[in-house]
Amino acid sequence: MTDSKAAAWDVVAGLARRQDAAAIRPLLDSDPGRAARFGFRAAGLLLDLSRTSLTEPVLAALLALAEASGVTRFRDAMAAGEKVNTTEGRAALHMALRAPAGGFHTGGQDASAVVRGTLDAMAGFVRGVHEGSIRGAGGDRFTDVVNIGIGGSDLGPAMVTRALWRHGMPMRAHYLANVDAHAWEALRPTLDPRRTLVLVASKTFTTQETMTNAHLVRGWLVQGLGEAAAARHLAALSTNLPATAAFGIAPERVFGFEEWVGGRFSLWSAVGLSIALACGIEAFAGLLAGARAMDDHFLAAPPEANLPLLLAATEVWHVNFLGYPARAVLPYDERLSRFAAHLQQVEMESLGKRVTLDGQPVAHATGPVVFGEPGTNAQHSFLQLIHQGSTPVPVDFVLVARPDHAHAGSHRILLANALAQAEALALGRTEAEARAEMARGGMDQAAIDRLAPHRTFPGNRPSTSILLPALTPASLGALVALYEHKVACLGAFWGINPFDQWGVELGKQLAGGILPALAGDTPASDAATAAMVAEIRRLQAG
Ligand SMILES: O=P(O)(O)OC[C@H]1O[C@](O)(CO)[C@@H](O)[C@@H]1O
Repeated sequence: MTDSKAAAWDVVAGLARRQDAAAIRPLLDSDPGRAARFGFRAAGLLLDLSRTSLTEPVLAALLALAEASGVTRFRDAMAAGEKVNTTEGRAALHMALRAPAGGFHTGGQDASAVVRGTLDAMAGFVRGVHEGSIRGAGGDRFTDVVNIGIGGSDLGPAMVTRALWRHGMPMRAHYLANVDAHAWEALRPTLDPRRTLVLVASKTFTTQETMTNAHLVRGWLVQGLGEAAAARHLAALSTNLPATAAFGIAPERVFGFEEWVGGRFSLWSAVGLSIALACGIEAFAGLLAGARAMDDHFLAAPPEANLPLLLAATEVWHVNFLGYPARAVLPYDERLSRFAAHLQQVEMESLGKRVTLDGQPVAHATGPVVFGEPGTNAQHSFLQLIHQGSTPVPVDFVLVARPDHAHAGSHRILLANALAQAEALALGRTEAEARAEMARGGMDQAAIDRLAPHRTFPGNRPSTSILLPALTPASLGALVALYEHKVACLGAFWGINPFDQWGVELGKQLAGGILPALAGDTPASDAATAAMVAEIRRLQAG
């Protein structure tokens, strides 16, 4: 840590040591203007930080820490196409995927021009499929698209399609990720090979799960339609052109992207083809436009009004200075039911790091555990712990003002619950309030004494709320880009590389060695693994 960063860190730490550092209720009780001052807007989104313990001095100290950590410098280096992913020697130019022509350059290449070429090819393909000039081998129109991919080649597109698809849209999309063939066996009977288009989505085109599923599904196409016909039902989304050719996918059916697109940031690239096929190319364009609006804001807004930076600063406050090791993401919108799953990869694969850019152990906590479910379902599962558990878990609420249905009463209940949860977390219920309520209900004193501790809510549990006017391609694009940029800011705050993912490698390598052991060809090298392999083989034999 540089001296200036250490000094800025100490200032925040000093504020965090104050006895009331984590208090939220007194801030809300004493300051009616707080919501207005801690509400920030960009790209049509409202970010409400008022239900945190941030105060103006704390926020100022966090922004000074951001400055000392080089957050905006890192942002600008990323936008300039510098190789900010230092361990892989790559740029991180996902912003180029949604940029206007000429917007981004890297290594002497006009990145946005490359992107435009792919987008045009995708649009032509999508139009052909929707209009029927591109059909199955037997002349049938395609009604279903299966995206075979995992991680970033699955989670982003699956989340977006789930959010934006409505009945009457051009195609049904299905996502096959898990190498567990139960997933394929559950999907297979719902599909007719004559009308099914299969996308193999893999940046590397070597991922074991994806390639295993791709061969399974290709076999199904061949069985149903014949060897020659299968190619008419296949397309690839990948950077690895030799491998897609070896798999038998014609070059005009390969939609590429560049190595500077990280897997978890790739839904805006050719990896988003299933979104465009299912929801329409206009929806995909709207998604990109929304993300671009957030990019423009991120690149231009001053730190004190910069939503991604403010969200990152809030996380630093919670993780590093108040010691909260997890965060829950609760979209109060069923259509966003895969949003937390997507964020888990975007955030935890990016920020789950224990060494700094120069390989030194970090001296503080980094990425928190991220988990979530849509509300109100979450209220009936894990929110108990968030209200009364021993450690506060900050919550991100995502609210949508206008639904796409006509059931105004249901939507009011949904929003009332979201707002109530945020209020309950922040304000809690004191023991005196709990006692008074029980007394009003006619409970006897002994019961009140016994139950009072259980019915007390500590409050002062932080949450942020993000309000979308409606769930549209543009608002969703802006929302996802907000979190992507938050992650980049946190990488800089913590001095770690948010764009690599070496932690996933070891397990992959070991699985390669265990495969022959499971087949009985070689012994497993680890004793615990060997014992489990022996037991599995005994059960399989019996
Ligand atoms: O698109 P690919 O190359 O198949 O990779 C899939 C996923 O695997 C990972 O490399 C991690 O295992 C992710 O980062 C990536 O999104």
